[in-house]
Amino acid sequence: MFLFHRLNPLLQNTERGTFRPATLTCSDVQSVLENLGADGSLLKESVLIGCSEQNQAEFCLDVGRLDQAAVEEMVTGSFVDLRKSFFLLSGAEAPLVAKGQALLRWHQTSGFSSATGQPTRRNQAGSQRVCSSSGIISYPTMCPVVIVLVSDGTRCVLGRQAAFPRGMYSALAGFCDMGESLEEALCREVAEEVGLEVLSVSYSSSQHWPFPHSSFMLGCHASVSPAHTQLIVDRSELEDARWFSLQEVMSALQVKPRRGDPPPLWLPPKHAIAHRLITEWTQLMQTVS
Ligand SMILES: NC(=O)C1=CN([C@@H]2O[C@H](COP(=O)(O)OP(=O)(O)OC[C@H]3O[C@@H](n4cnc5c(N)ncnc54)[C@H](O)[C@@H]3O)[C@@H](O)[C@H]2O)C=CC1
Ligand SMILES: [Mg+2]
Repeated sequence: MFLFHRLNPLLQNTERGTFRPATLTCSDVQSVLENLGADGSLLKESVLIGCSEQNQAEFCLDVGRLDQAAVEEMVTGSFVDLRKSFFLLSGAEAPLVAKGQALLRWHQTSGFSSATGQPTRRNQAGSQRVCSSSGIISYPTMCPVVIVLVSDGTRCVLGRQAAFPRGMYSALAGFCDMGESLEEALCREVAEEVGLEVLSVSYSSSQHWPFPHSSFMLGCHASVSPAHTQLIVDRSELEDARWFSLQEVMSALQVKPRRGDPPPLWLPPKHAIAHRLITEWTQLMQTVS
């Protein structure tokens, strides 16, 4: 079972100095609850998130009602902000932690039906909620977001929002509006955010992303004409956007996150689809050069 405290996952140090999410057995969690004088029924709030390769059911539980420091001491770990966790987790568990947090958040904010205003009840697995008066079933939702790496054939566009960690740039992204196709949303976002006209689009891959409230990220590559590359950056959305050369991007991919002064350019963590798009682009550029 993965534990969260107010939606922050519990991480533990490994012997190799890396981090992994703490995975506790059901009886481990039960003894934490007993030791802290908590009601054992809290366990019923756990949500099914998957099945391990050893065919073990995997759950997550938010223990936000317990004292954070007391739980951390008992299980020898720390509850870490999810964005920060993504820079610390190296293993394959990051998507599972993201899924767990997204489902827990959904339950925490879906206690009442938006149609009737009446309380909702969850099913046993935690995959849906039912309105107590109308019987209407609601399911967790994701917002479609297009994310795109724009290239002019030799360089790519990366942008940064003011809220990003210092020095970090990423691919352009934006929410799909109601009624839009993926391609329409992509062309609109690129035009709005950096003033470029997209000539062609190719789909790469997708991922669930827990921010800001569960996005379904649709990752694409796009090309623009090398004759029309002037950027007009929408400063209300982006603090900065620039063209970067293959060499600059390749060097940034080698940068390891560390404390102290950030390097001039660093990129989203490996688990982020932006990282995948950027890596794919460097591979493509190396094969054509
Ligand atoms: N996994 C990854 O590699 C990356 C993921 N992202 C995610 O993509 C998301 C979208 O990118 P942005 O540039 O912020 O989008 P954006 O360019 O559409 O701008 C955000 C604004 O769109 C509006 N908006 C429209 N529909 C919305 C909705 N359903 N939910 C929230 N706001 C909505 C709000 O006014 C919001 O301030 C981000 O929240 C971020 O978490 C962004 C970059 C990399
Ligand atoms: Mg955007």
